[in-house]
Amino acid sequence: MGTVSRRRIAVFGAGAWGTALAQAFSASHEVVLWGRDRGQLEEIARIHENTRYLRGVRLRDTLAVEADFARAAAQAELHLVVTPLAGLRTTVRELRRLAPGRALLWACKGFEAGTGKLPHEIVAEECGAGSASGVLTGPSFAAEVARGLPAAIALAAHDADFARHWVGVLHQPRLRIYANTDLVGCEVGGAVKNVMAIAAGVSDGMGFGLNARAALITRGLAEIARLARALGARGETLMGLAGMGDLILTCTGDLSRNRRVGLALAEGKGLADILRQLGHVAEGVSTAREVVGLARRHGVEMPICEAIDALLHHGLDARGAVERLLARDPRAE
Ligand SMILES: NC(=O)C1=CN([C@@H]2O[C@H](COP(=O)(O)OP(=O)(O)OC[C@H]3O[C@@H](n4cnc5c(N)ncnc54)[C@H](O)[C@@H]3O)[C@@H](O)[C@H]2O)C=CC1
Ligand SMILES: O=C(CO)COP(=O)(O)O
Repeated sequence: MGTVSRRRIAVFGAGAWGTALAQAFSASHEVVLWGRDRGQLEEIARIHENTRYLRGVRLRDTLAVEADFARAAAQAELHLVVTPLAGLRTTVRELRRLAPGRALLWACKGFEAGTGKLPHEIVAEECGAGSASGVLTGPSFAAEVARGLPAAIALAAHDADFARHWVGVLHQPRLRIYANTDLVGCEVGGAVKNVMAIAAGVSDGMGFGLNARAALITRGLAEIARLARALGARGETLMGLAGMGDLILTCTGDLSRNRRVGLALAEGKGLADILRQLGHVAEGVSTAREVVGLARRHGVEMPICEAIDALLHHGLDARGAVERLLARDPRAE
């Protein structure tokens, strides 16, 4: 791949992942980071660190911050939305109103609370079905990417030319980006692995051991693939970065916030306290509810997600959730 010209990129959302991606892309592009907390942006400009969401990472001097949303939007040819999923709809709506016609990527993972919609469906509703847009997703802990450790992720878009073009612009040796056209598969993989990571945290927290965790990951992948196929995904996508890759990372890595939610649930802590102490979004918590609803509507069996939804939202305790899974009848693999 030859040298690419510097592009103007605006990143919306200054949490852990938005800050990490802004840091990574500012190595070769002009990046401006917008966040809703003006004080936090001032701190980044002053000491080049996001102490609230990405403590200990020295950010590049050339990484600019902008508190004015409209100005950040107007300056850039690529908009990259990295708010929690709950902020995606209003953010892209405002982007389209203030600075239409720019390329759009998002990195949020999950199903919209209340509607069960995937991110690309939200974007299609707000920006039109044929908009120049796609998702960045895959196994990538913010703390590692921000430090320049190697990672590989997918950029998926319906339009193969769009995906190839932005892969060419954004790919770098330490953040390898693979083009994909299966938006549904990539987004379902990224969403449901967060629920599985909560399950893995519960299993590990209860001391069930490595065999149990391997079983959970494997059967979890089968669940994810079933739902993804029912929603129109290609099966092989779930064997790639956005499926198996992200599932393994989040179920086994203690940097995962979703996994940490599971570990704390296994200790008997209450969900509200866990989320308060976490201080970051754990998308699996709201995703679990939406996955269960979608699975029922599409007639897909998802026992692990059902058990985690019951644990998170319907008063079942961790032991009860595990017993429910272990008591299932035998079946063919
Ligand atoms: N942290 C990670 O390693 C990765 C996170 N992601 C995904 O990226 C998304 C964002 O995650 P993080 O940055 O880690 O979350 P975070 O909890 O670290 O930060 C969230 C940020 O978004 C802001 N925010 C919340 N609601 C907002 C809204 N409506 N509009 C604008 N800003 C809003 C918060 O003030 C905060 O700055 C999530 O969907 C997550 O699943 C994806 C890959 C890796
Ligand atoms: O999506 C992630 C890594 O790919 C981050 O996972 P958590 O949100 O569980 O920390």
